[in-house]
Amino acid sequence: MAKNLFRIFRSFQSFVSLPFTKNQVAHPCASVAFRTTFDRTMVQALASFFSPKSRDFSLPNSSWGEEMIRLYEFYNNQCEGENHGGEWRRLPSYNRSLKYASGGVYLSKIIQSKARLFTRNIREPGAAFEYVVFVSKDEQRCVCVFQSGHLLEGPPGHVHGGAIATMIDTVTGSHASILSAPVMTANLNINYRSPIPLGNTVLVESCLDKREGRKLFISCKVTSTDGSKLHTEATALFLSINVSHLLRG
Ligand SMILES: CCCCCCCC(=O)SCCNC(=O)CCNC(=O)[C@H](O)C(C)(C)COP(=O)(O)OP(=O)(O)OC[C@H]1O[C@@H](n2cnc3c(N)ncnc32)[C@H](O)[C@@H]1OP(=O)(O)O
Repeated sequence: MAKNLFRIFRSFQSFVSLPFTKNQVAHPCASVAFRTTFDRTMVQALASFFSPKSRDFSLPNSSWGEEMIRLYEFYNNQCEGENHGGEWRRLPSYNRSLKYASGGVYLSKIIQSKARLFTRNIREPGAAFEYVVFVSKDEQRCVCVFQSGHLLEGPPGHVHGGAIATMIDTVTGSHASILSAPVMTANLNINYRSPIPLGNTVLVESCLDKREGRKLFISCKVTSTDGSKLHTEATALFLSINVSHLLRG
């Protein structure tokens, strides 16, 4: 049992921004040593609420357009299989980051809140953020195929800048979490170069620029799927944190 729990905790590869109160626990971590009794207790408690049922939102659904499906298949075909090593690995995505962290286990009961991962909280497929993230084998790059839904409108017919920022934070944050979870965004700089038509599928690509101790510098660009149009450029700084940072309230 202890071995299994440790394996689960080691597999924590995701982190997300969620409001935090005394009754809420967000943000798992990857190779976090169990520094405190509280950390150990949390892992044991979380593990006790396993459920086999969970939905991975990064799999195709009926709302995905042709371009979204084409690119999903393009990268998915280059993912690791049982018989071959691939260049990419698809990241599963659940409606709480802890689900992803624990490999899809539903943990909301213990968290005792209705909090949901911001990008996965709309029930209607295709209405908001439809996306799938792939990470390269050497973990230096991530690519996200993102289809924007009608609820993300900012300027008429185009995607809201905050929604674009959310996707950039999500992709770079997922990337940073793979490299060094748990992390938090310390800084995010965004340059909007050309508007994204609502409903379009675009690519959000991140690249690790450098690591300096606890700091991860990641750059990101959003382009049209053929790469001909640059929509957005960003740089982000993530800091790895001790999980206790999230438990202070
Ligand atoms: C699955 C989907 C994934 C989605 C991921 C989403 C991620 C998020 O959105 S996280 C939510 C938004 N972010 C936050 O709320 C973070 C709030 N800020 C904090 O909690 C803290 O300021 C935190 C953790 C970033 C840094 O605090 P702390 O760990 O105490 O670091 P601190 O000691 O102040 O600084 C460490 C180093 O980082 C540097 N640093 C800290 N903040 C910044 C900053 N904003 N800009 C530049 N440098 C910074 C410091 O200068 C210091 O540098 P050095 O070591 O060279 O002197």
